[in-house]
Amino acid sequence: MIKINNIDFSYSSRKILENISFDILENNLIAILGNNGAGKSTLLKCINGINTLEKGTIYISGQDVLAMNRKEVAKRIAYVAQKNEGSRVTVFDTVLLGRRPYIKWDASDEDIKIVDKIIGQMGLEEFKLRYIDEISGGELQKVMLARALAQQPRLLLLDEPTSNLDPKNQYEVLSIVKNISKSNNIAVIIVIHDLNLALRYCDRFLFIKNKSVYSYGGIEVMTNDNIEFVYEMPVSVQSFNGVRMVIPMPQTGSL
Ligand SMILES: Nc1ncnc2c1ncn2[C@@H]1O[C@H](COP(=O)(O)OP(=O)(O)OP(=O)(O)O)[C@@H](O)[C@H]1O
Repeated sequence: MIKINNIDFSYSSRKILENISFDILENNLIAILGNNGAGKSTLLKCINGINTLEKGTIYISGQDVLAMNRKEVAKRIAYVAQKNEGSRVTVFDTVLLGRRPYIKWDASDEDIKIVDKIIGQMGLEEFKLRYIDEISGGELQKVMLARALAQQPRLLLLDEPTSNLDPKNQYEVLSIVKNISKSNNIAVIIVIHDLNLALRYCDRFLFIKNKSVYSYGGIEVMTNDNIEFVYEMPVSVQSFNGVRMVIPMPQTGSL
């Protein structure tokens, strides 16, 4: 179990998050939902220690993350940022960087095996020896996800992981993440704007509004009322062949 308790965070004196608490089961995917500027990315940065909390605690399997050093945190939490930049490093070496928390002197055969397996799972073999400043935005997004998976974390934090991907890759990448999460007991927190992708792949949904958790739960919280309140836009939540979908209903004249 991962327990986030009473997180408060401010940039300078501007409060961004207030009393954020939620629990996550080891093999669950959680969607973080909220409008632009709600504090979703800030929350991920608080959980992985980039942002220093004003108050609050984070426990993974009963262990206090805030009391750990960076290496210990990196064995438990991996993070893929919203924006990634390419550099003069190959795809293989970038993914291998995910093994850094485990490597003492040099990468072991086991590290290489893990990296090769993830590169295969993500369909990146043909790019393996390319420099990451010479691949597309979507390919780079997959490489960064592969690096995070190579870290073999207990908790994976993904900030809009599908924003640069075409529709087929969006489904493929989230399927891979879900399979790896279920088979390796990895909790995943995903900041995502596509409510239908969230509905398809996530187990639970956390809405942030006015700095706090507005609602958190399973599919039962994905209601017209909650979505309309949080995003300030009319929607229609409907079921097609048993699959729940959110259809935006912008008011006539507003487009
Ligand atoms: N480094 C920073 N310094 C000061 N303010 C910041 C910083 N980063 C973000 N903010 C502000 O904090 C608030 C929350 O930003 P955050 O990036 O967490 O929102 P978000 O919910 O992820 O938004 P989006 O959906 O647009 O990505 C915003 O008002 C933003 O302008």
